[in-house]
Amino acid sequence: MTDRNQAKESPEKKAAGIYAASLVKSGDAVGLGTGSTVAYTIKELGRRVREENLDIVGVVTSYQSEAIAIEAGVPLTSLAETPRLTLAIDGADQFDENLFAIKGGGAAHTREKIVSMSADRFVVVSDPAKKAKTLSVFVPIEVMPFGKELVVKSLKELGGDPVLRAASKKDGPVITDNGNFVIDCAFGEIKNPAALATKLSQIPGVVEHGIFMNVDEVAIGNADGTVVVIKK
Ligand SMILES: O=C(CO)[C@H](O)[C@H](O)COP(=O)(O)O
Repeated sequence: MTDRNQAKESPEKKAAGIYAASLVKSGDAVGLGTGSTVAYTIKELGRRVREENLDIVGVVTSYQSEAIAIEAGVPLTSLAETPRLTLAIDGADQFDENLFAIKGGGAAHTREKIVSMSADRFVVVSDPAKKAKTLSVFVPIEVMPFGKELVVKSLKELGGDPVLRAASKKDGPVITDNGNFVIDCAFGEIKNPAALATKLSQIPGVVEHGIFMNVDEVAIGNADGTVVVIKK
């Protein structure tokens, strides 16, 4: 079957994704994030499993990553079976100099946060465009449909500009893998991501927001195949 959902090839994302796969060793339990960058990691891990007898298990964060991992031949497990992961690898929508990150462009940030917080080490894979002095992209917020109105009101009171994310190939809102809505909320420049994260978590109906404060390192791929690693 032709995959019409295939993302455009990106040499920067590929360099970062393949580099991150080289960090994985036999015996590791690896959290596998979601998105076009970490897709390169998952495929490379599959190659290493097949060609280098790499002995690993992965925990996926979305149906999309599950499909890629199965196709690539990466053995999968669950957090129920393997609650502690050696390493988690994932993409991001933006990150700053303190390695605070915003994630959830693929609406998978709730599972991504659970999986990355279950790991001893969290590596973000990125292209250079995601690096920012101050976080400023919209913050994806997964919301229980029942609580949408209260969440929208509360986000406006925090100075945000919330928009319910619409699906691109379906009428109506995006429904996450957990059966919820996503609200994308612009806050302009986020001077204090930790304070905003606390306020967002306190709103009833918010399942999880996309501000991540647990990134240990970011691998930034370049078009020439080189990778720059920034560590906390
Ligand atoms: O947070 C995410 C999914 O929820 C992705 O990791 C993020 O959107 C980056 O995606 P990509 O690697 O395709 O640029």
